[in-house]
Amino acid sequence: MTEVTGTQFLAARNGEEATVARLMTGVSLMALAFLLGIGAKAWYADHQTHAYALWLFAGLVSVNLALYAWRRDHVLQRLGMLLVVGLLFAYLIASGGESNTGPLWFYVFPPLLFYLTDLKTGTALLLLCLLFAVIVFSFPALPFVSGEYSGDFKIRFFATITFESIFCFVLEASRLKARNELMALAVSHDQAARTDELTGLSNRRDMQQRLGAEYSRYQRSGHHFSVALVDLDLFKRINDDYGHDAGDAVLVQFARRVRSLIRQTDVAARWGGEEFLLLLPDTSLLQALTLAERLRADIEHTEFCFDGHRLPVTISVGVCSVTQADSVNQLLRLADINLYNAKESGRNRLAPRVRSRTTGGDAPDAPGN
Ligand SMILES: Nc1nc2c(ncn2[C@@H]2O[C@H](COP(=O)(O)OP(=O)(O)OP(=O)(O)O)[C@@H](O)[C@H]2O)c(=O)[nH]1
Repeated sequence: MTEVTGTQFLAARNGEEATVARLMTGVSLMALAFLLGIGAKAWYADHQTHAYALWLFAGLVSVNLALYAWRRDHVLQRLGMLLVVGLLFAYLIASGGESNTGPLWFYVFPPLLFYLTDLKTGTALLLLCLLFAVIVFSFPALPFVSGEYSGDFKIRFFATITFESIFCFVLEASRLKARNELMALAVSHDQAARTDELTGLSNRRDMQQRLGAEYSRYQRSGHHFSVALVDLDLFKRINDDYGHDAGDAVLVQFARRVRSLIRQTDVAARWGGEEFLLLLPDTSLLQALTLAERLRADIEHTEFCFDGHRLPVTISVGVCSVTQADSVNQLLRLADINLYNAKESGRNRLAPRVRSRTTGGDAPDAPGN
């Protein structure tokens, strides 16, 4: 289940990355249009240097767009965007842009910054940019500073940008919190839909999906697998003699024993009432029979108690390897036939019985057969 959860988180993350990448492409195209347009306006207004600077930034945005189209690297795209936008705003604040209105574009920065980075990095970068603005405003004589701002403008600029930054921070923090809660909820819902409530094992639906996936893997790469269909013997009697709660307790304890005996790559599912299905990847028929025998013997010797009563619990198992079947359905049908045979020959045993090459006898099988 942990594996499933991890995969789901990864899928959701990838989906989110793709959305951000699409948005970034849109924003870049818009920025490109603005830079080219405002650059042209500056050119006609006889601000050639400013026009060249804006077209240079338009060039950088285009390079970033082209790089993303070529490499499809989300991280590189974000870094490129942040670098270009950061430099552009630094230029606009230092030069004042046209008529000293350059710093007004800075209001675009906080939401973009928080959206593209995490809260900590966003705050750090924002503070760095504000520090740059403080330096520009405080030392207008510096060689790279040509913007001229009044005292009133500086105070209002800092007051409004501080308010905007705080709002952006709070909004982004709550967006992230809501998004994480939603993701956790979606994962837990999905997990619940794949889990048997009583035993905590996979349910039939989940097992069917896993069987399909394992069968495709077998067809693709020849990795064989086996299944073991396990049925608790005379379970009705336990319910009738000790009550339904006792039956439930047996199912829960049985599931715990199964979990402790199988490999981590194996999957155990509650297939129906008192029937369980084990999916055993990379396991031959003989290996599956060995595991089934270990489980059978373990259950026979485990004390199942309820309300002070010792409950008689044994299992019968039908085993089948994928190499014997042409489809998942046939595999399950054969396992079911084997389970039926195990029941018919007296319960508390496995089927099929296989001949041991060394002894010439049947192995593995239940004792006393
Ligand atoms: N307590 C409990 N009983 C269940 C649950 N699901 C199915 N059962 C019971 O399991 C019993 C299965 O009985 P049968 O199908 O007759 O099989 P059996 O008594 O195990 O006999 P064999 O399979 O032939 O060994 C029925 O009485 C069901 O009511 C469950 O979730 N909890």
